[in-house]
Amino acid sequence: MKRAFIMMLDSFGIGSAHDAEKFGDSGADTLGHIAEKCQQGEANQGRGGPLTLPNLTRLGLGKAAEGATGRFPAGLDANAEVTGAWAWASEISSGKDTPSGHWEIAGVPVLFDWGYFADIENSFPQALLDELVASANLPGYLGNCHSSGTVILDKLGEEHMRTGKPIFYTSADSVFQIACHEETFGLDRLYSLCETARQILTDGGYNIGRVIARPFIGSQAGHFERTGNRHDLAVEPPSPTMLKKLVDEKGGQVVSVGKIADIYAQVGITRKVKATGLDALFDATIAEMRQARDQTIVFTNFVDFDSAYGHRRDVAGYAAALELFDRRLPELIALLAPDDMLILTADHGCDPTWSGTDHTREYVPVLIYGLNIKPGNYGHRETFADIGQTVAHYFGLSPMDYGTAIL
Ligand SMILES: O=P(O)(O)O[C@H]1O[C@H](CO)[C@@H](O)[C@H]1O
Ligand SMILES: [Mn+2]
Ligand SMILES: [Mn+2]
Repeated sequence: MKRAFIMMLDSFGIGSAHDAEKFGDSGADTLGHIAEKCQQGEANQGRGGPLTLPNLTRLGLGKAAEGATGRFPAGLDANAEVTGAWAWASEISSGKDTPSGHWEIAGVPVLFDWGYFADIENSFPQALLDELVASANLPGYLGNCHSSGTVILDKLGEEHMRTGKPIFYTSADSVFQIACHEETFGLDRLYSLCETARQILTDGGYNIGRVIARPFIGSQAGHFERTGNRHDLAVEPPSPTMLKKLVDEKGGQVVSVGKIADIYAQVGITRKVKATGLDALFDATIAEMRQARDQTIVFTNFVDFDSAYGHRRDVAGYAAALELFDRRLPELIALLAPDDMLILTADHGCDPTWSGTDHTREYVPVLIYGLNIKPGNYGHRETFADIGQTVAHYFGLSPMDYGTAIL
């Protein structure tokens, strides 16, 4: 029986990549800096002491980070016996965004440049705004700038509720984001506005990776909360991913847990399960693993690392989330049949000690575990696509155009 379980720890980078300079990220290190802050007693809110990740360390996380940076992360046990295969990978995609990272991992790097809204203020072209206002019959819009998604709610949430004007914002990513109140504006109306925006951006050749619906609740500044009803409208990957090949070539199953299906624009996904929060994502993953048959991939995106802690520059929150993940990891390992493959990786970094609120260009960990997989150091991988090639090889699929199989 062949099954692969892929756990995407969204934004869990392990050290600044060789090309980080180009992104202004030279020196960024999501894991390393979290570990340092914990060691120095500067991440004690809701948790305490050195970073404690015994199960990830046994899978080779510390060794992978050491390979990437030359330093073993503070607090992790450098002498622990490692039972997994470990490696660290560079990204060849031109961007450090979520779709690029995910697609590259599935064997399809993004070698073209996305379109970006580079201006910090008045970010969106007037023609685009006018077309959207007219098509969706809006009373106007707010925002039209770069912002953190939580900061902009404090700034404009009340005005949005009063006027019914949606909040448009972007970031260093190739995104058009729309924040609207779930109750006063309405969730379905927000989704349909996003569909309209997606259509206009695609037809207009703007080359924008994602339109993201950012629904929120609450009644006043300081108390707004984004909900789990976020929805990403991505464009389709430019060629077949290993997910799609498993479905097309083997009649296999690909189960998306969390936002995976959205990131691949539903292509190569046979079933999707939504869940909000790390524990719920874990529970859903376990339920899917229990019922997974032969020729199945269960692929989970743990978005909270990125959206709740990385972008929020919340070191203690990120550390606590990692520790929660680590505590629950044995539940996944216990479900593995002899030929199964468990892969833990990330799509980019988001160092919570870094300036700004954007992603950071980093190496990602590649931790592969299975009862029949030889533990050890599989070294530096030149592209995340080595994961896609490894999975393609494992299932006996036609080879991917990029990447070298690790096992
Ligand atoms: O600040 P929030 O809304 O979480 O935004 C983050 O999430 C978006 C998608 O990854 C990017 O724009 C990023 O900056
Ligand atoms: Mn991401
Ligand atoms: Mn992000």
